[in-house]
Amino acid sequence: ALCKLVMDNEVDVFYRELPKVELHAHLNGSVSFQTIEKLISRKPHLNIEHGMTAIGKGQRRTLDECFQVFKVIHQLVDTEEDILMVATDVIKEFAADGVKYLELRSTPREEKNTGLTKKRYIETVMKAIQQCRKEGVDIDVRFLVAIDRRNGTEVAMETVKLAEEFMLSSDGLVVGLDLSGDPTVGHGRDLLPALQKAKNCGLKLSLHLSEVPSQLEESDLLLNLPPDRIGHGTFLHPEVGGSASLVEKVVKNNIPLELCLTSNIKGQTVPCYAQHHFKYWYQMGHPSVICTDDKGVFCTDLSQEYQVAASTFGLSREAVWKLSQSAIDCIFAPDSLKQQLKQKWMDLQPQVFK
Ligand SMILES: CNc1ncnc2c1ncn2[C@@H]1O[C@H](COP(=O)(O)O)[C@@H](O)[C@H]1O
Ligand SMILES: [Zn+2]
Repeated sequence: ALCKLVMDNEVDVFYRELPKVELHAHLNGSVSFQTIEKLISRKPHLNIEHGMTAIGKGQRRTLDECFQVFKVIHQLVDTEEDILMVATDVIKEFAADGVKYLELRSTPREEKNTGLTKKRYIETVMKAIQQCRKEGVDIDVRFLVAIDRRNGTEVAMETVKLAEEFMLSSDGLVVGLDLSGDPTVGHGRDLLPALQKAKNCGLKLSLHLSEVPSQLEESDLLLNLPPDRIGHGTFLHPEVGGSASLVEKVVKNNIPLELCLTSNIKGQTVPCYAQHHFKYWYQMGHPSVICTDDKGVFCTDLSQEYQVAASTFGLSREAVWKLSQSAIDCIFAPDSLKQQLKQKWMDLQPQVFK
């Protein structure tokens, strides 16, 4: 019981009704079972089964195996129609889970076979966001263009240019840049010029940092930018092989952490919920935001992640409320939207605590 790997599926209505902010969600990792079924029926010749696209209850994989899963999903999502459907479904699912503000991130892909270009990729996600808005789906969505570190310096620079173009033309929908991909591939040093350029042109930066051990040098370099938010940061603190100076940089610059509990358990970078680094940062009073990472692949949702954090670390409902409310301060959208969201939280409070 002290070292839980599996959490109850039953999510209390309090966590469902709790208004939430999701800041760390990879589009293709967030595709639900239902949407995967639709994709599989569109492409039966690929012979993909659902077991290949998700990591079920109680299952764990190496991080490397997780990245194989993304390759399978990418095969299923390779046309504009697929992206439109996937993005629309994912946005509506987050809304149905009580997420009021969502920052989606995705790596623009070019697919020679279907004629998909990186530009059309992003345009299609924008279209999904606009369509959901038109339909009155109760959620504000913004987008981060992702760099897959695997692809190196040149692609990173191209991606920044693309992100900048969209930041200027997307009516505020593209707000930033994400650095993700297999953390064991490539080195952050080669991506610094691209990231610096992104920062200079006003894109907000969310970087996957110290997701695996022994990346002190890379984390130190990237923290000097500094980024606007950190994804995971699992191995930053000294107790797990990080260092006091890394922690100091994070604290000094007040850089919020995006923490994804189930993702880290299922990807085996954290041994069990009770040992998740949420505890370290939350106890310190450092801005810590609960996120899902890949709700489809890891078979979770944001309500479940809040409940897991609360039950593991003994958080009261008031503390959980404060946790979701504090996430508003960490969003990349402008202050005017922050104020609107804070108002929304106040309006919803009596209903959630009824
Ligand atoms: C589990 N921890 C993780 N660590 C690092 N990068 C991850 C990730 N989970 C997902 N991604 C990144 O997101 C891509 C899939 O979504 P998109 O095709 O971009 O929408 C993956 O290929 C990887 O680059
Ligand atoms: Zn991630």
